[in-house]
Amino acid sequence: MKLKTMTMEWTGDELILIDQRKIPLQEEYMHCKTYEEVAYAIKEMIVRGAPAIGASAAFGYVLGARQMFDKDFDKFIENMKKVREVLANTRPTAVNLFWALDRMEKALIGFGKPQGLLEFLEEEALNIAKEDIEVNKAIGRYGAELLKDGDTVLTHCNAGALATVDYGTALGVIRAAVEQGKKIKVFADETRPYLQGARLTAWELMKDGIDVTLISDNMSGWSMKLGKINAVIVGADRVAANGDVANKIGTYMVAVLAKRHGIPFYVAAPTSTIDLNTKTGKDIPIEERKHTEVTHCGGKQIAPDNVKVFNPAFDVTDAELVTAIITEKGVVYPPYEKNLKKLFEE
Ligand SMILES: CSC[C@@H](O)[C@@H](O)C(=O)COP(=O)(O)O
Repeated sequence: MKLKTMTMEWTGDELILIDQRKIPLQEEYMHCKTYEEVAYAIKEMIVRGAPAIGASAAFGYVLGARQMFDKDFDKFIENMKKVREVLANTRPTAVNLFWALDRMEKALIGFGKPQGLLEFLEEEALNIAKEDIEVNKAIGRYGAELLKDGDTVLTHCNAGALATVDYGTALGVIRAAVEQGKKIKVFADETRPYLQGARLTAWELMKDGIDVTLISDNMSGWSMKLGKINAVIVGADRVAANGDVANKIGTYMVAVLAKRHGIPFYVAAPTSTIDLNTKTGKDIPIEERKHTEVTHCGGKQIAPDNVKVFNPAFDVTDAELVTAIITEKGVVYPPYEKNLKKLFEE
């Protein structure tokens, strides 16, 4: 049972991840043979992006099950708690990580016996990965309806094939519109400090022959004022029950600017990113990352030694700034509290 995309490959024995820290200058791969290695890859952002993190964790869970297998089912369940904990303690904001681990744990417990369980868990991880691709294509189909021929879309961070198993969420919408024959241009902001926009989005779109222009983060407002942007589409790491959206740091700033210029601000996200157990954005844990991400750029120090640093990896965009949330089940408009709930009831 195998799967191979640009972002990840499951060979049946190992998870191979393209090292996203090295793109676009090098294409290197990490071969993960243990759950600890998968946890390391997530923490160090060798793999990143909410759905890609979730699918990787599911394969990590399979590797962990093989490492920790015990014929005594109760003992095995106990061993797997450790595996879950290590994988869960990697990145706190993207809810897809916990969603995927919950789904794997449910599969494990529901199976009820050790015979055949390892194969069943592998199948479940593959289902998670394959479904992600289908889900992104559905998001793309719904989202493409919101774009007109000739539109220029601003995107932030990388919510593309690299952030998912394949195709992407925000970039999936752009891909689908282009596949429909619409001429769509993309402005990608660089997304300091980790530069997902400059390094990953620009690389990925150029590979696909999609027209992309790179701007630095502080150019988005001016680009809007000049009338160069028709819509903003971003991904999400967690959408709270009230429609508040956690996404890459800087998303909030772009949303405020879009509002100021009357430009629609869309969030493209699978239902696995919507967390009805998190009431509002205030309840979303925001990861803080190491200071060197801010004091250094491309490995070079750009700030004085010992300067104080604040480095939140995500921010929360208030629901009132979000024009619509594009999911695989359709486009959701405000009031989000009611309409997101409805999405899960259908
Ligand atoms: C489809 S990916 C959506 C989000 O995960 C993406 O926009 C993002 O914020 C990624 O953050 P990262 O820190 O690179 O994992």
